[in-house]
Amino acid sequence: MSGVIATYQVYDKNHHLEKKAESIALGLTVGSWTSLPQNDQIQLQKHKGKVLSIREVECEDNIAEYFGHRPTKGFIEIYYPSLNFSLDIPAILTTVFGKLSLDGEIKLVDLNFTDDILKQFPGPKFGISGIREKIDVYDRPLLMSIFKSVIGRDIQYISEELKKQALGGVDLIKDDEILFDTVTSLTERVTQGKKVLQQVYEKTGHKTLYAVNLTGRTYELKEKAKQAAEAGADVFLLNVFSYGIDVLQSLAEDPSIQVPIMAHPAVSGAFSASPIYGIDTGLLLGKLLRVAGADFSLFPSPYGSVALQKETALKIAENLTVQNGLKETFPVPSAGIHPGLVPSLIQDFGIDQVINAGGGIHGHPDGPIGGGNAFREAITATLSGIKLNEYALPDTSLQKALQLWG
Ligand SMILES: CSCCC(=O)C(=O)COP(=O)(O)O
Ligand SMILES: [Mg+2]
Repeated sequence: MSGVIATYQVYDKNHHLEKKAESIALGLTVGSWTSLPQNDQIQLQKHKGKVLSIREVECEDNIAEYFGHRPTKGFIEIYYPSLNFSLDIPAILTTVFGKLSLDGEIKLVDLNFTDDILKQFPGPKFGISGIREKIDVYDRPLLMSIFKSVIGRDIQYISEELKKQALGGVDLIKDDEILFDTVTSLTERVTQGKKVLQQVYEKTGHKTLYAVNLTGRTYELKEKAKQAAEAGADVFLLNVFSYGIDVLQSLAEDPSIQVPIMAHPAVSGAFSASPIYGIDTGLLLGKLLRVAGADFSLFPSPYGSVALQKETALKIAENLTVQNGLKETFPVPSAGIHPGLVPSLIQDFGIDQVINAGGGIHGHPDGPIGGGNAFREAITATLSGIKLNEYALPDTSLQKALQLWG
């Protein structure tokens, strides 16, 4: 078999999952082929989708209440032969969930590629191991700080903010996803950022990478990325779902852009948040981003301000890191993260993650330097098996953070 296997969750008001499954397998491939002449039927047979399994499960009470009736709920697996599509994500998504995504109560919950198809995709260029080599840190989660409140600020201000964050001991600093090339340009931020981070490195010996937001019109992105790469960009932040996953892939597989890519989940909720419609979050922010070449994937953590269910966040992380022949993508559980959450983050996501905070760094009583220090202390304490409130000495950055956020 060569192709993709799509798993769908359906709520069928007609209570006939077999019929539903067969109509999908036919409808998304050869259409109504049985009324065609024998020769045409034989030709089309090899293109027909195949129903692999149907599993009926109990429909939830709240969903039945929402619909005003109790539909049959089930999971359907369908195999689509690779003969039907070119080897790119737009063709695959259109095949497995094109017009079907508009057709009633159906959600694409998983997509599995046969090995020959998976091999055609680039996966991350650097992956977790490549990023760790760049930073030279192997035995703890990485720490990232997010620029906050720099919209409308000039390069001088941004440089000062960058310096403060780096002095707090973070490994990465990223632009916020809402920072565009209005007052400052991408290349300006890269060039100035490099100077500042080099100064901090000479002073402290601590290496920090800067993830700049790669933005603008789709067809300008490659040229902008190449220029920024020549200027020495460390990492690109990309709002993948504002553009399309294939844009990520075309940047990731370009050999002239040797820069890791950090995928931001902005806009992805529009595709994935519904329990009934759209594309599963673990598939979208986990499997597909990795296949297309993201080195980092940001997603809402289970505990912060924009929370995902724990099971969903763990599924994303699993899809980003499970052995599948591609390099691993760094999970970055985010949003509302503060030092007091570090023990839960490490317990749930292990050391191969990036702990990422904006407000939890900048809102520290001692500013971003104190914020970074507090996180670093929390990481050290947790990895040493010591409870944060036992580790935090009076008047330290960690103690001040715990007093503020718990
Ligand atoms: C929803 S995941 C992306 C997190 C993000 O972009 C962000 O700015 C989080 O900021 P916070 O102040 O909540 O750490
Ligand atoms: Mg943000």
